[in-house]
Amino acid sequence: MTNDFPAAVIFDLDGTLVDSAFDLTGALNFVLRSENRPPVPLAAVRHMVGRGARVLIENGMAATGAAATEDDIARLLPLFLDYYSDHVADESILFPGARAVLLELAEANVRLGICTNKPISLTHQLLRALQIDDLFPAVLGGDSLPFRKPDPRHILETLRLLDIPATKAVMVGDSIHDIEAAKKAPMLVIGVTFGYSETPVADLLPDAVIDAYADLPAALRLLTKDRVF
Ligand SMILES: O=C(O)COP(=O)(O)O
Ligand SMILES: [Mg+2]
Repeated sequence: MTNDFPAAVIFDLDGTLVDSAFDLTGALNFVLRSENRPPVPLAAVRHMVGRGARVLIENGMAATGAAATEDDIARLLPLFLDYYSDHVADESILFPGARAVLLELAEANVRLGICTNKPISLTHQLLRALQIDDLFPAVLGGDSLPFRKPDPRHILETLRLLDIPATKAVMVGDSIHDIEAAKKAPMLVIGVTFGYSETPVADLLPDAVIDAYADLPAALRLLTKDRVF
């Protein structure tokens, strides 16, 4: 079937498809409380998301006192994962319009993948809770491989599972790690402005920027129209 979309679109998860900051904040603050640390506000946690659970805890500890030691991480990471696993979709929702666009792309036979630094078991749990797990034939988490974003191989391996080359695919993400990884792949990348990046996403120089999911189909078409897919 011919269409004017790329053959595959790879999505980041936290801050791109799913607004998960509230539940991540709850889990981080649960862990900080266990260490007698003060809580970190949601606005600050948003900018700590994107490098996986371990880095989130490291950032949360650094923001509330002494930096975490390896022993701290060994103790706190399982605590975080356990708590978050019980609350992974309490308040987490798809960003507005995401479901409709995913269905439109799937309907057009675009192959869809998830490449996230979130641990893979939590990723599957969240995708199931949001009832979008069936839409993604390829899902790789932050602990699926020995490397992760911003390492481009994380995205390239996701594409390999879809059997689509990077030249025929577009990455969609909210953070510097997504954009860096895509550029190194190299492949086209769209930045979303509604995610968790501290730096305005346009300053990270993605190939296109969208403010809402309603704009994604047009952005994909525009980016790919000069390429032979
Ligand atoms: O930091 C995380 O846990 C995951 O972040 P990502 O889905 O934006 O890669
Ligand atoms: Mg993200």
